[in-house]
Amino acid sequence: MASGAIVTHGYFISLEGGEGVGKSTQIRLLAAALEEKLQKSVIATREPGGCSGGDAIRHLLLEGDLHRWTNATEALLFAAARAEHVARVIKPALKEGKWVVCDRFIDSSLAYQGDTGGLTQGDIRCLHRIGSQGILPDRTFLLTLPEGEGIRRAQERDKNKGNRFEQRTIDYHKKVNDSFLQLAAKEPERFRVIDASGNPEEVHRHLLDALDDLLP
Ligand SMILES: Nc1ncnc2c1ncn2[C@@H]1O[C@H](COP(=O)(O)OP(=O)(O)OP(=O)(O)O)[C@@H](O)[C@H]1O
Ligand SMILES: Cc1cn([C@H]2C[C@H](O)[C@@H](COP(=O)(O)O)O2)c(=O)[nH]c1=O
Repeated sequence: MASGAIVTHGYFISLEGGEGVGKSTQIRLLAAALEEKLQKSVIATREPGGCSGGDAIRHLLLEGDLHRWTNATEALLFAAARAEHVARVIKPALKEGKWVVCDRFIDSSLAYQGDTGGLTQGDIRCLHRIGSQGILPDRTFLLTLPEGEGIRRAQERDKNKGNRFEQRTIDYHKKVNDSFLQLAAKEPERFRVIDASGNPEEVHRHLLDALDDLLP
């Protein structure tokens, strides 16, 4: 590389957590704050979705009867949506030196279809290796709330007409939350657990503090 060349590389950040913990709200605040700090555009995206193929699969996954798909089919559909998203949006953006902030990624599959749905972590990671070359975020924020608070907020937001996942039992959501905490404990170098019970601005400040080491 020519001497004096300025290297600007982007980071891949994911936000995880159960239903209604404030991920979408925080993605918006974080992307705006990063654009201001970095003085360049930031890709704010979500899973499932983020590109036309991913959005088409999102409709299949979130709409319709509660028992529309088996857990294995769901795992395959999430992995397929992720493969499209990684190939068409995430990797190209990182290659261009952009930051990517993503609402949910592989850890959601590990928690929902893996630990809670019954597939092994190895099964989910295998699908991720095939579909998305096993790419992992540089930093993952796990947003946490007291038990039941997130789903209560989501139901209020959606007037009790939530997607196929929101309609599942309290016990299901508790297992998902426990799984996220276990995933974070196993990978402390990638995860930061963020208390999401303050107001949106307070939670946003916690996120920025926990990103300080990656910022220029
Ligand atoms: N810090 C907060 N305090 C109180 N309410 C909040 C806070 N952050 C977000 N909300 C509200 O809670 C609801 C859920 O927030 P949001 O949609 O950001 O969560 P989410 O994690 O993206 O949800 P989902 O997992 O269902 O996509 C929204 O109505 C939002 O306005
Ligand atoms: C990526 C991913 C998501 N899910 C579930 C979790 C949520 O209930 C929905 C997505 O809805 P949101 O309002 O956009 O959060 O899908 C999952 O089970 N597995 C996954 O990999």
